[in-house]
Amino acid sequence: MTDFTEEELALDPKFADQFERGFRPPCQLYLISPPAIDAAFADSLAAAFDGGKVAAFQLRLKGMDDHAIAQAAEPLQRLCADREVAFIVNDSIALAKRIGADGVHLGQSDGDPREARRILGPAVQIGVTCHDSRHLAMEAGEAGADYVAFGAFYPTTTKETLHRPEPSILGWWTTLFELPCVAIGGITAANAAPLVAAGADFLAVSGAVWNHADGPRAGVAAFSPVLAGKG
Ligand SMILES: Cc1ncc(COP(=O)(O)OP(=O)(O)O)c(N)n1
Ligand SMILES: Cc1ncsc1CCOP(=O)(O)O
Ligand SMILES: [Mg+2]
Repeated sequence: MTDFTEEELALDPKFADQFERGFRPPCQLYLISPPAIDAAFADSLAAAFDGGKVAAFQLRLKGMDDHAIAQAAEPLQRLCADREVAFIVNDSIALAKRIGADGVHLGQSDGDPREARRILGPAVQIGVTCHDSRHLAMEAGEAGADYVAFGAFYPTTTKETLHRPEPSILGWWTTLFELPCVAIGGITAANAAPLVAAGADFLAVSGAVWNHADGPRAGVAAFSPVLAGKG
C-alpha cells in the first residue's frame, strides 16, 4: 500500500458507480477548543453544548505544558462526561493516558497510532491528521486509527495550514472505507454543505463556534440545518 502514488490511489470516476456507500449515521459536530482558554471557559463550553448535539470535544491548547493542560482539563472533562460528549486530547498520548481521556488526536508528528493503541488500550479513540492524502489516511486506518481527519478545507486563522483537499476526498473515503472521516479547517455553517454532501462523518469546528457573533450556543445551533442535510 505504501508504494502507491496519490494518483494511483485516487478512485477512477469511471468506476465510481460500481461502489455503493454503506449506511452511515448523519454527520455530527466535533468541537475543537479555542487555542487558549480562561477560567470561565467551562461556562462557554456548557453554552455551546446547549446549542445542539456535539459528539466530541477536543482540548487543543497549543504551547501549554501537559501539567497545565491537565489542570485546565478537569472541569471540562467532567462537563463532557455529564453531557455525553467524548473528551479528546490533542497531540499528547501521555496526557490522554494521565487524565483518562476518551480519545487522542495525533498529527503526523505527534506520535505513532500503534504506540498510542498499545498505551491507551482498545477503548480509547485515536484520530489521525491526514491532510489531503489518501495515502496517509489508508496508513492511519491500517495502523488502527478510529477516525481519519482531512483538511484544511477552507482558509482558517486558527492554524497555519499547508494542505487544501477537495470535498471529493470525503466521498472517496466513505465509498471505500467504513472508518469515520472528519473534515476540518475554516468550516462554518455557511460553507459546510458540500462537506456534508460529500460524506463527512464529522465536522471539526473551532472558530465558527467560539467567534460566533451571538455566542457559542448560537454557533453550535447554526450547524443544525446543515448537519441534517438542509444547509
Ligand atoms: C480533528 C482534528 N483534525 C486535525 C487536527 C490537526 O492536528 P495537527 O496536524 O497535529 O495540528 P495541531 O492541531 O496539533 O496544531 C486536529 N487537531 N484535530
Ligand atoms: C486544528 C486544525 N487543523 C487543520 S485546520 C485546523 C483549525 C480548525 O479550526 P477552525 O474551525 O477555526 O478553522
Ligand atoms: Mg498535533
